[in-house]
Amino acid sequence: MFEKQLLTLVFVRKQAEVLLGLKKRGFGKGKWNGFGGKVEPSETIEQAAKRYTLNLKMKPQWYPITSVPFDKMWADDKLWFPLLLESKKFHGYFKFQGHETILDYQLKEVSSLESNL
Ligand SMILES: COc1nc(N)nc2c1ncn2[C@H]1C[C@H](O)[C@@H](COP(=O)(O)OP(=O)(O)OP(=O)(O)O)O1
Repeated sequence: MFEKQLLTLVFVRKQAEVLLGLKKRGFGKGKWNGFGGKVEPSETIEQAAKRYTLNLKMKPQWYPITSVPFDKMWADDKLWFPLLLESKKFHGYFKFQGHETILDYQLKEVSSLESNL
């Protein structure tokens, strides 16, 4: 029913600020997010992450980490963002109804990104 996709999502942090981008098209249009997108078959995850982050197609803006606009971001972000800010590794599963409502989720801090949720 659903096809798995490999996507990147990069958050650039400068001391107490984080750089977000306003998605102007496609999936998540109108939401603030990190920078990323689909990993092409010909590239590594790192290459895709750099490509999207350096390209800045999205409108970029720095936000203080104490004023991240969660009400204008994906609903899952506020759940895992604190872990990200603490440089923790985590696995997450979020089941959405439409683009705004989380029906079910699992979020687990892990010691290695190789382990399973
Ligand atoms: C639903 O949960 C999500 N939360 C957050 N914060 N970010 C998400 C979520 N689901 C997907 N994303 C991210 C992952 C990617 O960075 C983008 C989606 O990228 P997209 O599918 O638009 O990739 P592109 O290659 O840019 O696609 P097109 O070129 O075809 O527009 O969202």
